[in-house]
Amino acid sequence: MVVLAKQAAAAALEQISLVRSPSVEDNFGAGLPVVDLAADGAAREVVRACERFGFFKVVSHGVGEGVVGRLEAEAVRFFASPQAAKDAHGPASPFGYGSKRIGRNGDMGWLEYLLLAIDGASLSRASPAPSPSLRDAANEYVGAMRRMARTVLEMVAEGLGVAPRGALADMVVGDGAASDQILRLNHYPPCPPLLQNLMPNCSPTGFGEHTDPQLISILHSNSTSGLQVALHDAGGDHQWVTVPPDPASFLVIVGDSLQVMTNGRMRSVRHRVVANKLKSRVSMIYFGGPPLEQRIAPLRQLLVAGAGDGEEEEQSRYEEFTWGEYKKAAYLSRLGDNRLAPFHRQPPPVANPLV
Ligand SMILES: C=C1C[C@]23C[C@@]1(O)CC[C@H]2[C@@]12CC[C@H](O)[C@@](C)(C(=O)O1)[C@H]2[C@@H]3C(=O)O
Ligand SMILES: O=C(O)CCC(=O)C(=O)O
Ligand SMILES: [Fe+2]
Repeated sequence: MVVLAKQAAAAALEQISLVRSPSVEDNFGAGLPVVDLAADGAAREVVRACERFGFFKVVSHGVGEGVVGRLEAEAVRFFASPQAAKDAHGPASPFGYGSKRIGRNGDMGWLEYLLLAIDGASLSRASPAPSPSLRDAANEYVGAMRRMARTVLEMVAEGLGVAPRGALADMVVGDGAASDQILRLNHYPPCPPLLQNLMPNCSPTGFGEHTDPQLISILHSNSTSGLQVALHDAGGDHQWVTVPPDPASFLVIVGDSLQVMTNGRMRSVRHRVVANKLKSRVSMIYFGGPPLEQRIAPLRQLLVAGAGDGEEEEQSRYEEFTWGEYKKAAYLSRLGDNRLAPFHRQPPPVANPLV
């Protein structure tokens, strides 16, 4: 048993890159940005949170427990099935079942996952679900995520004073929009204590630090902690802060494309997952991207609004590109790369001030 554990630890050490424990790591406590989607003034709060933090927790979201519970149970059942059965749905390229390997450029994590493409309002035939029951649960869940994505993106437009209200939402969940949506189911097994004993001050990387390339991501997790976000202080230094898990809520994360479309007002937040010592973490993430031919550039009304009386309109901080071009570049990059850097025209302002 001990020998097996040692072998497992050695094998894992070989494969998993390490994240150093941050010098200061704290919980948000009361400072976590939370938006009650049903409250008056929610649009203003959404914009505030996206500008200050690049993410927020959503409560009063209207998604039934059953919708979440059914997909989570299917995910747990799939990840608990024999390795050969899971491997039959892999390797992820990029869709399908993947284990430890993230993307195709050498990134590794302490996780297994199922990446499923979405076509319109349901899973795409291009990435078949492992079972009809998982497919049905995923389709129901995708419907709920699309409704939430619409609500949030409409609030972003409203809160920024952009018309029409659906300017951003229609790119991702518009009727007939050939948008680029993904559903990701992640399973982070507990990180064996032996492994952690061997590496004081280190914790295995569940999912390495990165920003999400799309407009928004909507994340749900079970009650196992692990997600951390990078918050910056005025000097530009960052601190990793743990986001307490809450299975009754969702987290909305600003992606690179929304950062560009708001000309840097909203910031895609860097985040990562540290594997838990004792418990499995299961997360389900909906990624809302636009059609491949969508031009990713600041919304015109924001540039005009950014100019003072008699001044020229605000300049875009980014070179122009389409989502298809960005996505192609993203898939050639390493997970932790700053994928927007090659498109910057001038340095962005400091983001994500500490709470
Ligand atoms: C290393 C990579 C994995 C990723 C594609 C990439 O080359 C860089 C971006 C990664 C990411 C992060 C957010 C999502 O989890 C994801 C599906 C995406 O769209 O971009 C992953 C990609 C992936 O796992 O294939
Ligand atoms: O599993 C999580 O909690 C986050 C995963 C993530 O950031 C991603 O899949 O892009
Ligand atoms: Fe992410």
